[in-house]
Amino acid sequence: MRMGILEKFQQTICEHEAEVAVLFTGSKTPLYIILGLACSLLLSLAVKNFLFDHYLLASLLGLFTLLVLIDVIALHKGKTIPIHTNIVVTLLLICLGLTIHQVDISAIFWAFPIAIAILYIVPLKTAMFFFSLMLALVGVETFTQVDSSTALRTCVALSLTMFISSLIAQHMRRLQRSLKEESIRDPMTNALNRRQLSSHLSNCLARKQRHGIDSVILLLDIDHFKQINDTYGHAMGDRVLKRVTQTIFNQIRETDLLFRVGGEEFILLMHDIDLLSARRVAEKLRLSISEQAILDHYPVTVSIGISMALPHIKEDDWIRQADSALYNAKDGGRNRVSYHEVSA
Ligand SMILES: Nc1nc2c(ncn2[C@@H]2O[C@H](COP(=O)(O)OP(=O)(O)OP(=O)(O)O)[C@@H](O)[C@H]2O)c(=O)[nH]1
Repeated sequence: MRMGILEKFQQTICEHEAEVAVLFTGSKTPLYIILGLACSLLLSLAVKNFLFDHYLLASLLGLFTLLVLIDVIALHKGKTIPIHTNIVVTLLLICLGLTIHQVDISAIFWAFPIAIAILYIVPLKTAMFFFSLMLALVGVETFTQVDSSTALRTCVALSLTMFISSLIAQHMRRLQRSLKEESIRDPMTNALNRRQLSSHLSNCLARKQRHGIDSVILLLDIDHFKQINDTYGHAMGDRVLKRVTQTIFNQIRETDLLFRVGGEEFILLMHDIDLLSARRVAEKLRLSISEQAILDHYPVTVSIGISMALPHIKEDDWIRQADSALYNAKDGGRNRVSYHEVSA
């Protein structure tokens, strides 16, 4: 018996919401700690500079703290940060330059934690730009204020810190990207997993409402898959699943999205396509799967239900319509395509 596609979909949305909540608290805490420490430190430096009559530097440090606080509050509320990170970092470098130049050359040591913090705040390419500025600043100040041997060692040490931390940051970002890719795809078929479905469907429905752009879903189900498993074993069942999805991937456009929504059930989401073209695609997929003779003595076929996005339809109803079209295709003898009729 097939579990209702709608129940599976609703179950997925609940799982997804729970995961997002955990991620939110998990990922923001270290950021708050770093920014909290930085703000307290810079605020006390602002006060100290004010007391020592360095008014410009004190005001810039105060302004920096204020801008960071504005961004942190926006971040905490889940809004886009109002002050661009490039502005914040530029202000920080101006403060560093002024301190080294006007107050104390030993402030050069702050360049090291600042370099590491920059990698956390801005993209790698932008960080490289800020690093060049920092090195130029530190180079000019050290070579004019201390002996050349100390200046050279300071610049080499700072360059090494920047280089090593950039390598680590690059590696971490690559790892993060591949983990994200793994977390959104089903490892066996490489189709997107069910969690990704809701956001893509709601985007399509919004585009239909705002711009009238059509989207269609094809709900595909492998026929008598239980029997395939029972006759040939689970390993062969898995191979059938891979061959079927590979066949689908070979036929669709890059912009089309394939989701695995159940054991042997898939949703193909196609953008910017009318019903007639969607029916042609569905028919082509059905034929290419059935004509492949994936198993020697058993026909592997799929049934397909089609449903178009309507202007005010809800995600659940859109899927429900594809599901009822799929039910008709199964009921009509399987290995066929059926579409949901839009009532006048
Ligand atoms: N090999 C394999 N089997 C799976 C996987 N996920 C689900 N299944 C099996 O898929 C079968 C689905 O069976 P049913 O829902 O009864 O559907 P069906 O036999 O295809 O029948 P119809 O859909 O009515 O044509 C079940 O036996 C599941 O155990 C998987 O990842 N690999």
